[in-house]
Amino acid sequence: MQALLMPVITVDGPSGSGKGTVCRLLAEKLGWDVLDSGAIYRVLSLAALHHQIALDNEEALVPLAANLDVQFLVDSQTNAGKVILEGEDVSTTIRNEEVGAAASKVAALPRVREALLRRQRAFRTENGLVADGRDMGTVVFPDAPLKIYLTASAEERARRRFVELNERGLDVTLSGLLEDIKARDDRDMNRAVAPLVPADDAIELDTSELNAQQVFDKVITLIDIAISEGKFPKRN
Ligand SMILES: Nc1ncnc2c1ncn2[C@@H]1O[C@H](COP(=O)(O)OP(=O)(O)O)[C@@H](O)[C@H]1O
Ligand SMILES: Nc1ccn([C@H]2C[C@H](O)[C@@H](COP(=O)(O)OP(=O)(O)O)O2)c(=O)n1
Repeated sequence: MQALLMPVITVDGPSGSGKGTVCRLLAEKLGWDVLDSGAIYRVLSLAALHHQIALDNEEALVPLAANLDVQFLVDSQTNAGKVILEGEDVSTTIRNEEVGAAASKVAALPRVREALLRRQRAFRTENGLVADGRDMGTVVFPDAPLKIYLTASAEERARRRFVELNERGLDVTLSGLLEDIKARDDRDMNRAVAPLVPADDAIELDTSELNAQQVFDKVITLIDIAISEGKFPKRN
């Protein structure tokens, strides 16, 4: 019954597979909330940097994670998401590739993940939730009635990041980004706790040859199938 009251769609996958994009589009279409779990790990790694805590110092990172002073706001005029760490707007900074790499390091520590679990689960309300991450379907919301696992070739994912970061005026190279992506895949997929793997009941979608709209359309079809199977309340 709980799943019907508070439906969750989980979207997991590696960096650049298009999770954030499809989650935003879905949340907009369904009027649901979004959990960007990667942003929490990104913010934690930034807080570690600010407090001069090493990224492998689990002892010091656990209380930092448990007490993380972060707010996820939505600008009522532009509808854009805003991330505030200890009073400072870090929305842009957390999207840098170095912060992504640092996030992947703190995310490998089991007790840090444990300390962030409750915070992530609290995003689930009667409003409905689209949850974006690496372990949304396997660990955080194992009872979600619909689980999507997005993939794309490392080359395509690096190309997407290259376009994105170039547009932001950042000085990056395609080969450097490909290396970063492969290192991050390796760390995220091979860690001991909550590694990046599809949940047994996840539906895998290779987005290499699809644009964002096509990915969105495919997921909407999956939602409609789930609705027809009685896993979700009817959408408007
Ligand atoms: N299907 C797609 N085809 C091409 N580019 C995409 C697609 N989905 C997302 N993008 C773009 O690729 C980049 C990475 O997408 P994003 O949604 O941030 O991925 P993730 O959250 O999985 O890291 C963004 O610049 C986004 O606009
Ligand atoms: N649920 C999650 C989300 C992110 N992480 C870690 C692993 C990822 O490399 C980093 C950054 O995640 P994020 O989703 O923001 O990264 P991408 O946008 O996919 O590049 O955080 C995680 O371990 N578990």
